[in-house]
Amino acid sequence: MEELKKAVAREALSFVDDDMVIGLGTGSTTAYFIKFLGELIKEEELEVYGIPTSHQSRLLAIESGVPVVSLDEADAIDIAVDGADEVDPALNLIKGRGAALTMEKIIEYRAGTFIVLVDESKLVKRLGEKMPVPIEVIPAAWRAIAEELEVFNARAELRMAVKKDGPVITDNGNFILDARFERIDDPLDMEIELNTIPGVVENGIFADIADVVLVGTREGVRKLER
Ligand SMILES: O=C(CO)[C@H](O)[C@H](O)COP(=O)(O)O
Repeated sequence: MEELKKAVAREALSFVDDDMVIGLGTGSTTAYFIKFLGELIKEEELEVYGIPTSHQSRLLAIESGVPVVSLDEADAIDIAVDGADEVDPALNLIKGRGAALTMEKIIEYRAGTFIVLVDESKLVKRLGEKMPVPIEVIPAAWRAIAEELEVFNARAELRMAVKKDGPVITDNGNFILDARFERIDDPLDMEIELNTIPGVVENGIFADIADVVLVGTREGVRKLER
């Protein structure tokens, strides 16, 4: 599995050019990309800047020698590279296992080209087949939102921390609800609907924004394009 992650991360380097601003996603697959990007910048003396989507990617970028800028310092984002938890045949995604979905969506939505790195176990026929949809919520509203999600035939659980007592707190200071839907027929419609609930900051359905998906398989890297 680690080899498949490394293979897609290496392949993503082919999208990198000098003078680019690159959105840096979050998670274990993107972590390889950030490390490899640092090596490429050094080897080829590139003038490339990364815009991190989380504390994780910011710390890793600094450690790997990728200069970082914040979103409000950049005029444009050329490409963004990130992992995903599920990818459907239309290249709609579920993201947010790492709880960084809000900054990921803000940055990836604005990128000229959004490149997604997954292994083949993440490909599904329908979103929600294996993974819940993470929803970032204002802490005071978590229970009201969890109850409201029943209208959408979803059962939501407050995500609990592992190395801390109590709930996961996102980089933005919010809670995460993991919502299991009976069925998601129209990802774009569901993405928009969920964001109309007061107290929802952002949800982990990324419909219609991935341009390229690099899929790691035992036979090599497959490239899917929208
Ligand atoms: O959305 C994410 C973080 O919020 C990750 O990109 C997603 O969970 C995939 O992570 P990994 O590459 O570790 O499987």
